[in-house]
Amino acid sequence: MTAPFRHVAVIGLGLLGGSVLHAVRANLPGTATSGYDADPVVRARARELGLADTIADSAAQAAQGADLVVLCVPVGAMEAAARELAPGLAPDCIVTDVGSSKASVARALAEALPGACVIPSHPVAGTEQSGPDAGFATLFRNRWCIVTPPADADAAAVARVVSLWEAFGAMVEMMDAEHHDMVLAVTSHLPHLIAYTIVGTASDLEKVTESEVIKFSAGGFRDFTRIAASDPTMWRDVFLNNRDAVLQMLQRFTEDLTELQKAIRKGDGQFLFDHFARTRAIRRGIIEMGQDDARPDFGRSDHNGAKG
Ligand SMILES: NC(=O)C1=CN([C@@H]2O[C@H](COP(=O)(O)OP(=O)(O)OC[C@H]3O[C@@H](n4cnc5c(N)ncnc54)[C@H](O)[C@@H]3O)[C@@H](O)[C@H]2O)C=CC1
Ligand SMILES: O=C(O)C(=O)Cc1ccc(O)cc1
Repeated sequence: MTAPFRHVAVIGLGLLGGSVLHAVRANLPGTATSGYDADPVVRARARELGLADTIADSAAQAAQGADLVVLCVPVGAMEAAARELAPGLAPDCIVTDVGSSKASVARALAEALPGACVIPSHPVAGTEQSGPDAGFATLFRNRWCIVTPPADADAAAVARVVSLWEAFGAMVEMMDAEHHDMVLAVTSHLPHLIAYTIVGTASDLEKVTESEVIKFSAGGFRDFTRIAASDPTMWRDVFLNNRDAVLQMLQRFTEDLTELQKAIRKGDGQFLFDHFARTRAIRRGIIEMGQDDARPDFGRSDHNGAKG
């Protein structure tokens, strides 16, 4: 396979930016890389780790000579990062991003980079870790990557972005940004919000029950604490940027929770049983589709143990 790009520049050198750079090295030998992060401590660490061929001291410098720029910053920082790199952007360079929400990012990038070829992406792959040490080459393997091209996108540019993610081992699906935001609100954003809530609630209760919450924390609670350890800046930005879809899904969730609450109060065992049987079937369906990332070998045979 011929490499889809000659030179990939990555802005934001945390979990996602580091993983993109590792994946380029592992899967696209001969492709040049450059990187930039707004945090000088992260830049210094990226140099120590040798994350890219060059770690630049400005976004514009990192973008110079690149035919692909991948923005890997929190969604609330996409616009500022794009404005900073703009002076270094070659006219034929394609810009993509990895942001967890898409409609507001697409608008921000179109505004910051008028006339540029912007093809947004969202690799649905990550961990609760962050920072330049957290990335690994196999993060995207056997994972979905959702590409959300604007309606008038250049087909050849879309195909090149798709082949980048496929070279990293991802499975690509295309949809519009609004649909993406609705789907991810329920499959990813709401679960994170619930984890943040339950861990906060349990911690408040701990003040009453002393150390019992930790002592008796069974599997379920432990799983929530992993998710609730995710990066606060990143998730603050996701909720502020996908506000409408999250609020819509949260409304629906609250209604369904109230139904379960009512069934418990009324002693309606049949309602509870039927509901739990339905959700068990959903989980089993996920496993049959081969998307069970609880399996220890799932798509990450050689990573550095970032995900617990
Ligand atoms: N963490 C995860 O599991 C996943 C995250 N994403 C998305 O990937 C993006 C990055 O997330 P992570 O890599 O996890 O975060 P991270 O916190 O590990 O890395 C983000 C980096 O961006 C840098 N940064 C912030 N503003 C900047 C700016 N204006 N210019 C240059 N650098 C800047 C920060 O200093 C930081 O080093 C976010 O948009 C997030 O929604 C997507 C899929 C999974
Ligand atoms: O660690 C987990 O369980 C995740 O859910 C990772 C993740 C976080 C954000 C995304 O946009 C995609 C994947």
